Amino acid sequence: MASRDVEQDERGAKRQKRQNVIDWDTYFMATAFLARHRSKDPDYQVGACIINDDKKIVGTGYNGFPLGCSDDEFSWDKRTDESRGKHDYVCHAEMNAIIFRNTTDVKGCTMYVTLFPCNECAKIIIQSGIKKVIYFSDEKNDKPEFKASKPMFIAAGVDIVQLEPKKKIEIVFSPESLAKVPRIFN
Ligand SMILES: O=c1ccn([C@H]2C[C@H](O)[C@@H](COP(=O)(O)O)O2)c(=O)[nH]1
Ligand SMILES: [Zn+2]
Repeated sequence: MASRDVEQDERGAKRQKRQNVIDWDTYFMATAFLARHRSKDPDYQVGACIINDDKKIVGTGYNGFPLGCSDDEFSWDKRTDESRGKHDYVCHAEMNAIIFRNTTDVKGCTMYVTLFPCNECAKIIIQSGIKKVIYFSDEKNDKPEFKASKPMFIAAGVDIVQLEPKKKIEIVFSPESLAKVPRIFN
């Protein structure tokens, strides 16, 4: 065992530190996955997380209606032949993460997003100066509004990488765990 794997507790006893911590990519993608739990879209939820060069989170977002546009007034109806339904109103996760950033700008940052961005988001990502997009799924890539994203990202020099998940992430957070937060043993 390497000496750097051993830490001392307050009493001086040597304890082996946890080895199996999640890597940064998993951590930030999991943050994007958590953000999507805030979405009220009944059909599809997207989450995004932006980080800077220091690996600090500078913005998160999920798909939802604009500020002041209540879900009680505006409908989450799907697109029909007559109407674009929710698509007239919904702000995409990527846009919300960029607009609600907690820094002056997101130049040079990386965005983690649960779904490969649509063409409208691709445009906003490019204009914001984000330099890398790490996405989880590209399950909607056969839809027309997703086809232009890749060529635009390539032309603009934005790296696009699909995350290769290393392990299943489950977060235990329940009323039962109030009394004792479950320890992570692996
Ligand atoms: O880049 C994207 C693309 C889509 N979204 C949001 C917009 C909608 O709320 C859902 C997709 O709904 P469907 O009924 O599956 O079309 O996802 C996004 O946030 N970012
Ligand atoms: Zn979009």
